[in-house]
Amino acid sequence: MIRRALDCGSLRSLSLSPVCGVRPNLPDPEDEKAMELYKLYRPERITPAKRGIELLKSPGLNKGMAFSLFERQYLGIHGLLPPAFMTEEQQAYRIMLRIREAPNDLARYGILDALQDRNEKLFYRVLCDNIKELMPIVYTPTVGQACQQFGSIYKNPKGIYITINDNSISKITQILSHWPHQDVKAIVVTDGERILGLGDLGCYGIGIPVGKLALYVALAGVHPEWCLPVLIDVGTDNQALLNDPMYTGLRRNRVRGKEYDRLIDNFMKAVTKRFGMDTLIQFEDFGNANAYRLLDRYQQKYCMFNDDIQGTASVVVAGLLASTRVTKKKLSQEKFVFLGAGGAATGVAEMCVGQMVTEGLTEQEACERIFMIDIDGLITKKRANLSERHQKFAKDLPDTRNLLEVVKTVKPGAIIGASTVAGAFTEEVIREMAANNARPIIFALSNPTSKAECTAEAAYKYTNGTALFASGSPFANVELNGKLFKPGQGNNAYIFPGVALGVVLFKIRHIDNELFLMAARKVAESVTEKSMNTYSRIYPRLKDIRELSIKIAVEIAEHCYRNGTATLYPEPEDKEQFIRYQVHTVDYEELINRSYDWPAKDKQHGFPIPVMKRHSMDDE
Ligand SMILES: NC(=O)c1ccc[n+]([C@@H]2O[C@H](COP(=O)([O-])OP(=O)(O)OC[C@H]3O[C@@H](n4cnc5c(N)ncnc54)[C@H](O)[C@@H]3O)[C@@H](O)[C@H]2O)c1
Ligand SMILES: O=C(O)C[C@H](O)C(=O)O
Ligand SMILES: [Mg+2]
Repeated sequence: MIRRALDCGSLRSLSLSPVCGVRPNLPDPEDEKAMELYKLYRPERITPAKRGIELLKSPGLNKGMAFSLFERQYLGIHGLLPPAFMTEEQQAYRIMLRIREAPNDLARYGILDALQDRNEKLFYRVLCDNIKELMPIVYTPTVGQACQQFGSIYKNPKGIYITINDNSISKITQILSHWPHQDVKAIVVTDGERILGLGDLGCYGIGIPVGKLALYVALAGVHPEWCLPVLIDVGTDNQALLNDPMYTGLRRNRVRGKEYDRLIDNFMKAVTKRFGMDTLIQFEDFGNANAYRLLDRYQQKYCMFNDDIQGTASVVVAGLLASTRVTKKKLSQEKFVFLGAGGAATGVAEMCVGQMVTEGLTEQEACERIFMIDIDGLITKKRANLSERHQKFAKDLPDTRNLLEVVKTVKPGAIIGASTVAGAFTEEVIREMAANNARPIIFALSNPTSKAECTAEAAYKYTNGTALFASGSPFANVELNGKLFKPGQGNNAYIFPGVALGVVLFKIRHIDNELFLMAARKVAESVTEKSMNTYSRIYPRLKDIRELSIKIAVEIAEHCYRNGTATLYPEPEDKEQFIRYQVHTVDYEELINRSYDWPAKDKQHGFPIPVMKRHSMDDE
């Protein structure tokens, strides 16, 4: 079977998607200026200190059967691998066969997880070349299922665990120093309290930072060794997990209050102490009580952002801005009803206000256009104990918990769900939206798929194909009355990789909200007319995110050099070229720095000098 698979004929017949991962962006050797830049910017190749079996067990270096004869002999692994040679393409093909033959998505997650542990380049090669097919496996929605079942599928550690028992700067610094890579530039951290819409998964939440960082690499070319996933374990209030014999975390209820705050404070300090002031810290899937609070506390002091608030705001505003090209109405001319008023919805609402203000409304006029419903119903002026953030959206309307009633009263142009309530956008609600709007905007953002406020099919069907629909989790294409709809994925994955790329490469010290509005505009302008007019899709294709990330990074870098928060000097003149020379590539690299090691080492060790030949199956 495998032999057949490796045959070029069947390679074609399996119709693997065309390679979309990044290839090394080599300059024209004739172009002296470009070559000079390339040499300056491209990280130096250093022959690894590891040899022998240790090398094969290092996922960042291992190439498996793609090691050439020369490398096998030189690096002490000759004979430790089967004698045949494979190209990276052949290895990728073999993995894709296994993935496609696997019984379900969780099994596919397991195959990719094991590959990442074994051979990082190949993992990213496979992921980048098949991003539409595999992003739903390493990321939302399958990552949610993987987190829920983490106790039984756990194999190898990925990332760092810091618990409430490690609550001092020196203990946390010590733990961080156990991480094998010195040059960490970006951390994604969660305390596991609100994993997607699945609630408190405690220590099982580690899958989320791991998945987000896989997208840093696959969708923006951030180097894997710069990335560190962190799980902060303060216990869990999920009784099922506390009773689960396979639970991998602290078996206690969540610590809250001062002790919790002290732990997060110590963590922030220890990170900057260990890895430097400009280490990017992305907060992810914190519970409602902490998400905004911690953002407010740290935004001005550290290089950090909250993805669920700011990344989500950015991607949703991007979708809304793209929609204006179809509806021919500015944001400031629409009314919006949000179902859910947590971190995600409030972040989006605040950024919508920002955009409407740039379009000429006052802040108050903008807030009047936004209606928010949470678990206790419509946020009205009668509500006691409203937070300052919600106060400005409170309305002088009768209290109600009924979304349909609100939609009938307000007649919004858009309904945006971030409530975790599956099916909350009922047939009646969607039909009402269609009755009031030529092109109703319907965003079902809750993740994973099982929590979406409606399906793509429901949105198109009950609006007779007029909906401008997006969802947090991917939905398959829908065919309705002979027309094909390709629903876009309104997921912060369009934003955080590009923002992170810009921040780490240009050493941006401070991440303000403006960067997210800029990213939103970049995403919106990248949606093609064909995408909108033919398929009603208001987001770019997933395989375009990698290029989009570069555009976002350039845009925010220009801005941050202007306001003095970008600290990489000398400032690269051509920022795009600088990025392209710096990013991680999915091609195996030559591991031996021949200019230094060869032939001097060879003479010293007396290795035979093998004749280098092209890898091919002829080597068998
Ligand atoms: N698509 C994306 O990129 C994206 C980004 C962030 C969050 N999300 C998803 O959005 C959801 C919410 O995330 P969050 O960070 O805002 O969580 P959160 O816990 O901060 O907020 C949840 C909100 O939903 C409200 N809610 C709960 N039950 C409700 C009900 N029956 N009726 C009305 N409102 C109800 C709560 O009162 C709260 O305001 C999650 O499913 C998350 O996965 C998606
Ligand atoms: O993780 C995602 O898919 C998006 C978002 O960050 C979420 O929490 O749902
Ligand atoms: Mg999240």
